[in-house]
Amino acid sequence: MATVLLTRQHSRIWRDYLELTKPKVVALLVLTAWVGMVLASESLAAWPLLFAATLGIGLLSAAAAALNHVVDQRIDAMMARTHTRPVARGRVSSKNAIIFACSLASSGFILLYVAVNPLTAWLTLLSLFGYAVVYTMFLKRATPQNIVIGGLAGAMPPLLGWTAVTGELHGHALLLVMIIFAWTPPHFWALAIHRRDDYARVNMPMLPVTHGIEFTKSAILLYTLLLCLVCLLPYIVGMTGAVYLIGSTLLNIRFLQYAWRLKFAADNTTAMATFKFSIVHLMVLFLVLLVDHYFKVLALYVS
Ligand code: HEM
Ligand SMILES: CC(C)=CCC/C(C)=C/CC/C(C)=C/COP(=O)(O)OP(=O)(O)O
Repeated sequence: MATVLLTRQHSRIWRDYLELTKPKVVALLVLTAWVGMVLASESLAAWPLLFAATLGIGLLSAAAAALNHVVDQRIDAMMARTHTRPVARGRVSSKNAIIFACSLASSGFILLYVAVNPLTAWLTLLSLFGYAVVYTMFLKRATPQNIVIGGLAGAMPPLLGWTAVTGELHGHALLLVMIIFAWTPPHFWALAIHRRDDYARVNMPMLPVTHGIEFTKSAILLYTLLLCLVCLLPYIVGMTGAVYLIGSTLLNIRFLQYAWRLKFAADNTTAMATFKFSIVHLMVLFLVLLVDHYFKVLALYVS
């Protein structure tokens, strides 16, 4: 009996620490970094390098997420969506969460610095700082443009993946950053519409709270249009081929349909459906970039 209880307690602790890392968000961040790495490679990059870069970027992103739980514990405890989080509920102390985040961050940084390159290590640390400090501690509480500016940190991984492989910055990598940057407002504001009352209760100046739901819906539609335009750039500059053009166009038409319906024909479920689709959109878009890249490599081998 005592052993069963102990095992349950261990698995609860383990799950709490996993939750601190926002695993699904980090998984998608790492996927976008991975695509950056693959697209940057002329030939197949060395597997140990890809592994070290993926792990290092993942560890620093997870550390940033854990720090966000510590900084936001008071408001998390008051919002319906977040009140059961481990630090907000007191199941993990702030001290332990900070020790955990610092261990993840230092191991990730050292791994990137030693096994990848210093540029990637510093840029990834800068992204952590951008999210955990600039966005979470300041912007989030200061302006409804919080997630537009703060979104840059979350948009960085493809660039980090690119520098991991090449050791330098490249315009093509910046195009991938721009895609995620333009995707973030429709992604978050759709959820913020659904959770408007939560944010109002804790006085967070999110767009639906400060400017109203109709204004936010218009902003989502405009940013989705901007996203469609930005998504064309990789094709226009010759970075990607027809597979990407077709795939991204289909995804963008679907995203536009969601944004249009949200503005002009919404019911209670439309905002949340738009938020959920945004995640599928970004994931599939980056998988399409991968497929497009391998098609091009295959075509080169064949010719
Ligand atoms: C400032 C920028 C961003 C903001 C404010 C934001 C906000 C949010 C929020 C509030 C959630 C809901 C979490 C929950 O249900 O507990 C969420 C979920 C999610 N976000 Fe974002 N996000 C941002 C950027 C990103 C980026 C860059 C990515 C990936 C590339 C991403 C991927 C995801 C995923 C995969 C989920 C679903 C998580 C789950 O179901 O557990 N987000 N986001
Ligand atoms: C090193 C690197 C690439 C860092 C980026 C780290 C990272 C986890 C970015 C994702 C952005 C995100 C989940 C924002 C939500 O925060 P929120 O506080 O608005 O949402 P919440 O209320 O769900 O906590």
